[in-house]
Amino acid sequence: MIDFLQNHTDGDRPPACPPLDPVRPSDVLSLMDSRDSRYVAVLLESNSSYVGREVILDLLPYENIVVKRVLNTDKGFLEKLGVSSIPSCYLIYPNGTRGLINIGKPLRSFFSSYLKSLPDVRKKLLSLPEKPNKEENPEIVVWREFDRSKLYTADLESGLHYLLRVELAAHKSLAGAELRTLKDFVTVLAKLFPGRAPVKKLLETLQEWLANLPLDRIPYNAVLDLVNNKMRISGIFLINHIKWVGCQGSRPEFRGYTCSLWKLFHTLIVEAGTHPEALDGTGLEDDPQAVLQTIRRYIHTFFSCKECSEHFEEMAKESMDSVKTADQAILWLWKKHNLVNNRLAGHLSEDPKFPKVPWPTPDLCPACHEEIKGLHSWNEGQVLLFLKRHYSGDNLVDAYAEDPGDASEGGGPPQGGERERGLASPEKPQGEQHAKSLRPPSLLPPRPRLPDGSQLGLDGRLQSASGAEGRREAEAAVPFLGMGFSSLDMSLCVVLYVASSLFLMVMYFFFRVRSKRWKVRHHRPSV
Ligand SMILES: Cc1cc2nc3c(=O)[nH]c(=O)nc-3n(C[C@H](O)[C@H](O)[C@H](O)COP(=O)(O)OP(=O)(O)OC[C@H]3O[C@@H](n4cnc5c(N)ncnc54)[C@H](O)[C@@H]3O)c2cc1C
Repeated sequence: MIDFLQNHTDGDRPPACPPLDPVRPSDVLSLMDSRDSRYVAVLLESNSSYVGREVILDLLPYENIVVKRVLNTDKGFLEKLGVSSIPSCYLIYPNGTRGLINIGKPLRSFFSSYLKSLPDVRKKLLSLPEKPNKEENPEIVVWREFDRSKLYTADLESGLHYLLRVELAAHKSLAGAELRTLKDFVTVLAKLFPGRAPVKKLLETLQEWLANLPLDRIPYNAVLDLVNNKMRISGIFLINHIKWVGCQGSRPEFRGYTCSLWKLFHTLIVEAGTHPEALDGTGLEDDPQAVLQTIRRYIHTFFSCKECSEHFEEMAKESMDSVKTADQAILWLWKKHNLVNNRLAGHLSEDPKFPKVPWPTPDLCPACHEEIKGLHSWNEGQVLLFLKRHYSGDNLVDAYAEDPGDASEGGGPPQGGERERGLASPEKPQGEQHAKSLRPPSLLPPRPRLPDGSQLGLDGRLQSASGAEGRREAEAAVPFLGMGFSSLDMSLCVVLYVASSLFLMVMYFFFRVRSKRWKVRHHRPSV
């Protein structure tokens, strides 16, 4: 294609065809002196190399960056830039700083991926919404520094909090297929969630309670009571507000819950692959598709982004049945996630600070990327190893995670998203935060409040289903008579009361009939 484009004579060149010819070293030197508001990437390469032209074409749909190529004919120039091998990429930043970029392998995919991941480099859009003026938008989002190669406990726990207290709350009561899906999903969580002990204990308690329920319909409030630890079972804790770290967005409407959900799904599927014995005795063992299918049913039944669940269902229908091993299940989810990334690149929901590029990027996993005959290809063996490392419990970092302290009293009703959204005092002292989350339910405000649009990542779409209705549901979940009885406890009391009255009546009639018969037999005149 490059040859074809370059062989065009100037007269009939397509109007949007980018200049692919090399520039002169002197042009680059003058670029260094003149400030450009964009990044300028200069690929230094030999005459026969296509890398520079390929990277120019790769970056063509992106804005805030221009790519140029220079041939390695002027040795003095190469020395001046510090180039010791070619191809190399010299980057001039918008603020004037410059230098050679450091990448794992000098391949087209590595250069392109690096450049696409630069802050503010994003796909061109036909129209961009106006960025809200900071003065009009008083939200101050406190940025938490994090390492992209790590998983954060705070993200997984915030995601679980949102899933259990907000997303599920859209379902007033659960029965039939919905209840079965919830039971299986909670079983998968209880057995495979690699996080902290108090959270695992909460999930295990929820799972045992669901598994032993004699009812075929349960009110959501009963689930909420358990998640809020109304019974004060010791050692149980789940934070009751959102705190994104690796899932932070540069603006409140970006990333957040959906990001944490992806991370949770990858973590569960990797854990199932690396610790298959964890599912023994659950009915989900020995089936390589079991966890994937459970995730699929969760997305189909409960995920509050309906558009997302439809897309996911299409992908599942197409190829989930072809998964035959636990490793294939891990790779299936990875591939489909990349398909979603690809579809959403340049979409309005894309956070410019976290552009959607094929993942893992070359800086995270150089061995995952290869080139075959000049075309990028994945080394799936390496990708699998990487996924197993990245999504393992050992890669979980507790930085920023709330201290469960005395877990017996933790995890009360949600406290709203004030701290996350910086609406109140953005960074309260640690002690104060803990005191708030560890207060016993009786001291908490009487009407629990769910977070308002707590960084859902998909704007209004996620809020639509679970937002208002969910909030109403959760608000209804106040203890009966202020004594800590849940609605399920009360219904069980009524059932027991009726059952014992019936039993007493049956016993009464039984003994009456028996005593009558006895009297008749003893008063009968003997023959
Ligand atoms: C099941 C599902 C379906 C969705 N479908 C849609 C949709 O149809 N339309 C829509 O607008 N939004 C959809 N979303 C939301 C969308 O995928 C993103 O979650 C959202 O745009 C936020 O993106 P993000 O930058 O946080 O990265 P995300 O895509 O959310 O990824 C989160 C993190 O996972 C890691 N990661 C990235 N790619 C991979 C991969 N291939 N394998 C393993 N880990 C990876 C990275 O660390 C990344 O930061 C869906 C979300 C889910 C959970």
